[in-house]
Amino acid sequence: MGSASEFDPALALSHKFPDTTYSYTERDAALYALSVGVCLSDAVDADELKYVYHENGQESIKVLPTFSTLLVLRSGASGYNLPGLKYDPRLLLHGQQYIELYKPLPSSCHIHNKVSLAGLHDKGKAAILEIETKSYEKESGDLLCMNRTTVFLRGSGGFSKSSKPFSYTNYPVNQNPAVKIPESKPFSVFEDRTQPSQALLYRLSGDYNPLHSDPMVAKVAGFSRPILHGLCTLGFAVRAIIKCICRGDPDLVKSIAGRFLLHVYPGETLVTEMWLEGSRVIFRTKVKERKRTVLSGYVDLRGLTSSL
Ligand SMILES: CCCCCCCCCCCCC/C=C/C(=O)SCCNC(=O)CCNC(=O)[C@H](O)C(C)(C)COP(=O)(O)OP(=O)(O)OC[C@H]1O[C@@H](n2cnc3c(N)ncnc32)[C@H](O)[C@@H]1OP(=O)(O)O
Repeated sequence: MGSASEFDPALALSHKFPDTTYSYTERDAALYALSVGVCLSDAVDADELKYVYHENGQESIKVLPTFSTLLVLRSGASGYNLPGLKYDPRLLLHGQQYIELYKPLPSSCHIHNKVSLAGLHDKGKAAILEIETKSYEKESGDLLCMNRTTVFLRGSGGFSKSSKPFSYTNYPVNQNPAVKIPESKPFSVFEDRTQPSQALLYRLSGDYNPLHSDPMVAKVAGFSRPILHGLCTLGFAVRAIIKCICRGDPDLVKSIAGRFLLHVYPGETLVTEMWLEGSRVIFRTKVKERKRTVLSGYVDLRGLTSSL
């Protein structure tokens, strides 16, 4: 477990991350789509078949905006061993995800990633680390998307050298995924039952953390059984928003912010409530069986017409 003597924030902040690469094909995009519930309850769903099949002779499949979260996975190879930060990887939880999308994701692509440390905070009982990845299409050099991944390192706080807790951020406060949920009735509500094997399917997209598959690892981390990847829950929630508010058009999604509030067990039912505030959709996802909120955040949309 991390302790004050094992944390050197100055060393961590001065670290230069190496660039990384990632390549994917249509098969990867389709597998991902299935793993976040596409066509789960209706194999010919008119809004969703396009993510897994060349419907009506379409040239390529459409790619869900949350697929962008996979592009950063290779960044972890060096990120998990950041100089100046020693922590117990078994206690790591995904805390938040912030995504900006600049272009629709192609159905296959070679990616070049630029990685940096965007935040580091001492929360006493935990350390919070924010890794930013900008993903460029190799061929054109175009910036496709930016992901900011927040990891919550339980048991690794208390490293501040002064009485004021250490806190460093290099991005605007308005990109914080923590949101206030309106008290009014939601504009739309969507329910999806995850499969007991959901995490086993999702991990095939590249996040092989045993917390999501190994009962012993899950117990050490404090859970009765393996839990669902936070990004899988986020994928379900954003899919619900695309279905209910974007009329099935994934290209309307401009940015996504989510805070993981509680773990989800595969097999549980996710109920996503949505509120429209201008071009922003505020959302909250609850687990129906336990009546607990597990995720909240917002999705900013481009070109939303007023006829909703
Ligand atoms: C070292 C290098 C790493 C690099 C990694 C880069 C590569 C990218 C790979 C990333 C993949 C990570 C692996 C994936 C793992 C998972 O998917 S885990 C499953 C999904 N996540 C969860 O299930 C977590 C659910 N959330 C919780 O269980 C809890 O919210 C919590 C995170 C344990 C925190 O709860 P609690 O301890 O009760 O916190 P509080 O007392 O309420 O708050 C303390 C302060 O922390 C702030 N905070 C709270 N929650 C979060 C959060 N989710 N994200 C960020 N910050 C959070 C909170 O605001 C408090 O701060 P102050 O207000 O300043 O006091």
